Amino acid sequence: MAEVLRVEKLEAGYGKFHVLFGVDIVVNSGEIVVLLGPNGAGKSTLLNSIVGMADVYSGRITLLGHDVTGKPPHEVMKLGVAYVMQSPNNFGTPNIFGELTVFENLIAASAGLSKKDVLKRVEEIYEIFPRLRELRDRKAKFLSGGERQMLAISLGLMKNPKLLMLDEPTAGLAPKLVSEFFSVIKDIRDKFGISILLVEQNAKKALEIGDRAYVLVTGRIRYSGDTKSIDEDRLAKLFLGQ
Ligand SMILES: Nc1ncnc2c1ncn2[C@@H]1O[C@H](COP(=O)(O)OP(=O)(O)OP(=O)(O)O)[C@@H](O)[C@H]1O
Repeated sequence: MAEVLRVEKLEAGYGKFHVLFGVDIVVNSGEIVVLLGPNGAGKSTLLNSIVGMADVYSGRITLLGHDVTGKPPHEVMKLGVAYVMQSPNNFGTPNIFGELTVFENLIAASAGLSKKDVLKRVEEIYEIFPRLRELRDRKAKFLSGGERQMLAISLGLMKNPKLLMLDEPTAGLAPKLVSEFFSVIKDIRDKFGISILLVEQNAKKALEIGDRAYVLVTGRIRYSGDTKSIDEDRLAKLFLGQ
């Protein structure tokens, strides 16, 4: 299985604030890899480090065979990463233009695809998120939190990435929508073959759709293995440092 991402012995943080200690993770082609851990464990920092948005002190990050350690965000994204950042209450999602319609936002995010492929990709996105087809002419500033989150993920897909990193995509969503989102994440992998690195608080559901999992506690990997070998009891113990 080809490797999409390899993080080795990563030490990273923000200035003098050291968050990650010797972190190793791998994402293989076509996998959904789940990253779990208590609040403040460093999950977002790990994603930020991969795309050059946190300070890497040492270690190595390899993306699709390229050494991207410490490279700035635009260079890493260009290689084929889409990063849907955590967004409190789903507002202030970066990259969404409030004055543009859903359709216009999708087109604006499509750098790198030919005109024919852009419309094909928009159609594929509408198949995954039928709600966005209904909302295609609505200005993004009028979307609900869940709808904005659908759009944020879709903007990532317009970049035709090899790796999609999702940071708590279901945070703040209504319970019914949460289940839908998990099945959509699986659809995205199945339809497009995109590898997914998923940070989630909803461990049970994430483990159901994931192939492998890592558990990060106070900046260190405490579990790495397949998602079937870990349950909520074991997870709770790991979170508590046992
Ligand atoms: N830009 C920043 N500058 C300084 N410290 C930061 C910054 N962002 C996060 N931190 C700190 O880094 C630590 C790890 O935060 P991080 O957001 O990576 O954790 P997390 O596991 O994603 O948590 P959560 O599940 O609550 O989102 C926390 O102590 C946090 O306060």
